[in-house]
Amino acid sequence: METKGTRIGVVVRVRPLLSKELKANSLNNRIDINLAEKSITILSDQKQQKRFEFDEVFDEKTTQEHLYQKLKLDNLIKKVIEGYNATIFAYGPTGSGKTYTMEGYEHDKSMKPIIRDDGRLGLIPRIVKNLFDEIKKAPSHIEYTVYCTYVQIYKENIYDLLNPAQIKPPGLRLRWNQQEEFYVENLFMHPCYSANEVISHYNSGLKNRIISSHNANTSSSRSHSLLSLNIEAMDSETGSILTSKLQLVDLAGSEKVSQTGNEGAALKESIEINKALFTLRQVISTLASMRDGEASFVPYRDSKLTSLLKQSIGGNSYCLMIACIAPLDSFFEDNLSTLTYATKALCISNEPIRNIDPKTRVIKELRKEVKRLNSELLLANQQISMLTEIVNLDPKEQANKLKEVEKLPLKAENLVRIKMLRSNIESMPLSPTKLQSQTTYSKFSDAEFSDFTLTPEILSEKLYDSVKMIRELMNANKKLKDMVGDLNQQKRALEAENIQLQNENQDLQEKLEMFDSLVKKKPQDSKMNSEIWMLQKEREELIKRIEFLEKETRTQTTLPTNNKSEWGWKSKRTVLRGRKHPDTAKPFSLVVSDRNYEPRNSVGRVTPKSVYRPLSQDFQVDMSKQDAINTLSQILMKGMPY
Ligand SMILES: Nc1ncnc2c1ncn2[C@@H]1O[C@H](COP(=O)(O)OP(=O)(O)OP(=O)(O)O)[C@@H](O)[C@H]1O
Repeated sequence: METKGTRIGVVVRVRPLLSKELKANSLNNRIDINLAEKSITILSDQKQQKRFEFDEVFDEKTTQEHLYQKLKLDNLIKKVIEGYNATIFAYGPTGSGKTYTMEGYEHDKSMKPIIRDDGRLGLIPRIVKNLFDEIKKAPSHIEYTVYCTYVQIYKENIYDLLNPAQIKPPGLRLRWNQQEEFYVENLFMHPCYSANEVISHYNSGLKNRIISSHNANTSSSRSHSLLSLNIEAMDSETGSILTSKLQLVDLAGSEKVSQTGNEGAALKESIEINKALFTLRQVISTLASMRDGEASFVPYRDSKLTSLLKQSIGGNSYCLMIACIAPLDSFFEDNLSTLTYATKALCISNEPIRNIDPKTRVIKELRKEVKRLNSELLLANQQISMLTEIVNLDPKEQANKLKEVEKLPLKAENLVRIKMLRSNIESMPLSPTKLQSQTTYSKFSDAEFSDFTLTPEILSEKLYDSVKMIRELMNANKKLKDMVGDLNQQKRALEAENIQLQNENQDLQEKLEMFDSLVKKKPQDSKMNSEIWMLQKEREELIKRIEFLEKETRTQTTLPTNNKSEWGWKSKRTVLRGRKHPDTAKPFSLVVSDRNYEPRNSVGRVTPKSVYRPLSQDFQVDMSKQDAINTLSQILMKGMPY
């Protein structure tokens, strides 16, 4: 489908009756599709008709291949490669065919997708394949990388389907960037260089999607899923970088409790799904009712889903909405609501913009300016050389030559001057022999004639005029050259800065990759990591211990000597006492004193923060004074012996 201008494209697909519905003879008389008119008419209980028109309507016979071709998604892919963002999202009630349309895989009894490359393949695998086919056609100096991310929003939490560590609560955080866009923090972005790589990430992510069974759908998506293909195109010739994003969104379906039969946890799930879709509908309604240029509050922030779709709906992307409906009469209300909001979406305008890196844009503009000035310069040179030639010609040839100059794309003021010069030359009298044969000559009075006589004065005046003009042109030429020089200089500076930034980026990228690989290695090397950790701990303790020892060595020098008078000890025997801290079992104090434990006679009191072994109880050891000092030194050096 051609995206018309900037309006959101809206198509409707009606799925066929499923075999179980056929078996149950489910009623399906309320939908009338007119493919030629691209319209759908639905009939209410009271036999009231409501007709809707869309960009395209697809009936139950539409195959996946036909849908892809008819939507002309190759054109959209080309836009993405040119640097525009685009979003395709499937919307509709539960069981209406959204996942079938976007993904197309069958599911086994355990709800896991059965991945087969057959006619059932949905839009996502087809788009991925064609995107890479298109990339292959690009010139060899443009290198493309497609970064793939895949998230699901389940009960207002965002999970990274491509990161097994992030598929459980609390999920990832939503952030706001400088381009006024929401983005998911810490999301795994997988660089891919082929369609198979993207598909294999997508398939592995699909297995993490939350799917369950209820009355309306045996494999119902319980989350909104967003597959993003972030395309980066690096031009090695110009150094420019172009980025764009293609978002492929499969929404969870709106659910009527009466239809799903959900209870308990499943009912809560339904309520959460409906809440996010309610916000989406509000966003659509607000945008649809806004007049051109009118500002209005759009409640994007009210749900994670609408936050992430901000640029897609009413923003800077191309956008295609595929509204899915089921043919059953029992879906009447849901179908009516889906068609109503799809119609509203038809009124929403987007403003797709090309995402050129700002530096690239400046370089491009400068290049354009240089090109323009160069062509002006070329023209000016041409004019100058023609005018220089003219000076030596006779008047008739001068006039002819000036006619040629007039045909050049001249500036208005120069054209006027050249025309004046030519008319002056043309109105000059011809040489005497020719003049006599001119009848017009007699029209001039003597006075007039004297004005046009080709006197040396007149000639020199005309020559002076021409030379003056040539000078002016040469001056203008010089100015142009200077400007070209300046612009070239600016361009070179910007290019150099660009290269430097790219190098820095590369460095950072390499560091990040190194870090990533270390992080990835962690599980295998956990033994090694824990050893490293232990060694680091040991090292820290050693440092602490050294510090302590240094400090304590200083204290030691103040330890009393074996000098009785200084100590005032009555006995030669001493006691080493250790007091345990009442709460922490760390030694509280170590004292060497006389037997009577007179604090004033203590050798020294140590309150060791870093005495290493815990003390299970107070202790007291009798020993000689020398032994006590030695033991205390031992404790300070090696730790507690008790
Ligand atoms: N065009 C189709 N042709 C054949 N079968 C279809 C088509 N569309 C849907 N189906 C089948 O209908 C059932 C419901 O479709 P699907 O799971 O895609 O619905 P859904 O809208 O994604 O539902 P939910 O919102 O609950 O996830 C599936 O069994 C699917 O295979």
